[in-house]
Amino acid sequence: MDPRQNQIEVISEPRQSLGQISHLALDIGGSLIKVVYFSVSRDDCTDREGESSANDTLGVFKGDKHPILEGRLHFAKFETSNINDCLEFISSRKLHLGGFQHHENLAKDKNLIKATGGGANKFAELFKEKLGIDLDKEDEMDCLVAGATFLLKAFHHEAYTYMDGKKHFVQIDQSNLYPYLLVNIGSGVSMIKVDGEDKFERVSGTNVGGGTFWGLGRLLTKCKSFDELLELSHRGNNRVIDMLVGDINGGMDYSKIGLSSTTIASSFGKAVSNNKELEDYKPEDIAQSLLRMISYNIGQISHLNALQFGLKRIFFGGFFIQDQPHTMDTISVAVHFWSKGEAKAMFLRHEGFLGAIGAYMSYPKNKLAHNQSMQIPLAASYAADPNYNPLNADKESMECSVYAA
Ligand SMILES: Nc1ncnc2c1ncn2[C@@H]1O[C@H](COP(=O)(O)OP(=O)(O)OP(=O)(O)O)[C@@H](O)[C@H]1O
Ligand SMILES: CC(C)(CO)[C@@H](O)C(=O)NCCC(=O)O
Repeated sequence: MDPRQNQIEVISEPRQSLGQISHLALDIGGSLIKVVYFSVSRDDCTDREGESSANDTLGVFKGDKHPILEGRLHFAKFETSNINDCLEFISSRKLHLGGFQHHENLAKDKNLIKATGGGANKFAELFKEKLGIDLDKEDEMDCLVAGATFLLKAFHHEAYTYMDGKKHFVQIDQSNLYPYLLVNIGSGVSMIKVDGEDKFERVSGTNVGGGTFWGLGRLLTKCKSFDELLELSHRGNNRVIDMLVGDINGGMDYSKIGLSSTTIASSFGKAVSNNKELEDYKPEDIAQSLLRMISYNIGQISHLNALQFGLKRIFFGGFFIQDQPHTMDTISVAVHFWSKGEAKAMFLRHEGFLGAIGAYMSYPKNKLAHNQSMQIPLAASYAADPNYNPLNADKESMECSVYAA
């Protein structure tokens, strides 16, 4: 049997044969493991003899625009409960050779792989035992912020607003990026006020997050996978279960306090009033009510934090979002409604990979990738393909060039 058969989703099937792999980084969360690695398609350093040396990659190319390396950043994810699939994926592609070597002493070299998320502690022994690698743990909040900041700075089309079913990509002025609120919706939710590159504080969080949606949703609908639950929610009608303002108010708006008749007055509120049992409701209606309840709640708490700290921009990440129209719509409406249009909810194209990208960015400068002849100077800047069109592009991998800093 193909050991990768049960892999839930490899969203980084390379489009071309993999070149040298440099630097693998992991974010091992409560629900999902995120994997990021870079494959080189053109390595100019090695082509230009005499111009580079093993210890001096920075500043090799005099021109501002000449990339040192060209390749792709690849992204993949696995359910944490199926961690063996992830180990098999890494092993079969030899990705674990893309860390860096730490010379403790001559007899005992360590192959270190950058990793973040709670699982970097929990599964350290397993990675050592199965792949012979040591996880070099990076703080989760540091990585989330580093990943978000990198994406917002490196890509013109990373952040977008979502309103009336449409994405609108937002150009972020690099000199005006801070401050912002980063809301990462994973199993649980972290809210981080970011004031500068290394200046941030986790100001809040909530335990009602993506894990709550998936956990409650599974129990209430009996569905077998997260994607099935999402699919159900698309087909549902939350008004069957949610009590709307109009249900309470004889079909009318409550204009005096700014509530339209279609506003949800009480999530799941109808379920108490009409003598129905769980099985009398359609799973799709339950799924949609649940999704709206949790998304709205997170949007509202985010707004309150943004208000408290005077922040106008809120970036949402984490795999709960997963590009889902209802999720993004509900969060956007909540932020817009409660802030009276003052604050903006924005979403990130690589929403679930912030931590893994941050871990990737944390490799030390000028360390040789294991088994490789080239170096990636991680102080260097990464840039996207200039022809990159976010509406056509996929999220599985992205063209990436590395420039001298
Ligand atoms: N295939 C999937 N299986 C399980 N959950 C999924 C899946 N796809 C998306 N999700 C959603 O994404 C959430 C996990 O998101 P993410 O990977 O960002 O967090 P995490 O790192 O696992 O959590 P934490 O940071 O709290 O440890 C789940 O709780 C669920 O709502
Ligand atoms: C515990 C983490 C940070 C995951 O490591 C995340 O699941 C989270 O932010 N949970 C919310 C915890 C709280 O602040 O209530």
